[in-house]
Amino acid sequence: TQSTRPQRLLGAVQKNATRGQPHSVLKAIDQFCTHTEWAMNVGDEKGCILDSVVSEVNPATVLELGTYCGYSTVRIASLLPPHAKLITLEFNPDFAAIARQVIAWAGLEDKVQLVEGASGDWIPKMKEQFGITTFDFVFLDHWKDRYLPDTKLMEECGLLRKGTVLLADNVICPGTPDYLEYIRNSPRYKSQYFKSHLEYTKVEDGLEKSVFQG
Ligand SMILES: Cc1ncnc2c1ncn2[C@@H]1O[C@H](/C=C/CNC(=O)c2cc(-c3ccc(F)cc3)cc(O)c2O)C[C@H]1O
Ligand SMILES: [Mg+2]
Repeated sequence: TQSTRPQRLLGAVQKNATRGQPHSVLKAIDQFCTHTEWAMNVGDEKGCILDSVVSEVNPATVLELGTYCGYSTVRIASLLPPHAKLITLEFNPDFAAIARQVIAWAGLEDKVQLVEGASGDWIPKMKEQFGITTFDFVFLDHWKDRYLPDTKLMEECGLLRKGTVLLADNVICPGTPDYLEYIRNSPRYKSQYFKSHLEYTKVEDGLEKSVFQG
């Protein structure tokens, strides 16, 4: 039977990366996606911007929307302080199964809680299920038409506090026009666009960093 792209990506990690070394996992995925098969990971160019924002925030609580194969999960978790928690939501069970193995190969399973399910269902349950009061940092990288509704849902559920940083992937390609329009015009956010390129290509893309004003 045919393997899937995430299965082939996991194979490249298991073949080329060293267990317990997150950096080698990221390198193996980026090489696979550059030389063998494109995949929708945030990639190394936008990944460096992600790294700098995560390091600046130094978050104790992180929410990631859209795990996929776990590339950005590994990237973020590898920068977190010892007792920080990263909750990542993924509703495709096949992707979740691959991501768990990628995260484990990197040795970061203690920092990461991968929750299988839809963001719209789980965001309202964050407080009761995981004892979260607010998130310090949110990485949006799931279906692009879910960025806006989920941001509004996080506001309504009181999961954002003064200073919470939202970082959104793909605001140019594939694009998230309704999210950008809202976040850039809302007095409740201070936004900044980081110009970059679509992973593994020369196509323009970028990240939008938005700080919740409370
Ligand atoms: C609502 C919800 N809840 C939980 N998980 C959710 C969810 N919506 C999607 N997910 C999960 O996140 C992942 C989805 C991510 C969506 N990302 C994309 O569609 C995406 C697409 C491209 C892209 C750009 C140019 C091209 F020509 C082709 C593709 C690039 C990217 O960086 C992307 O993130 C996997 C999915 O199961
Ligand atoms: Mg993306």
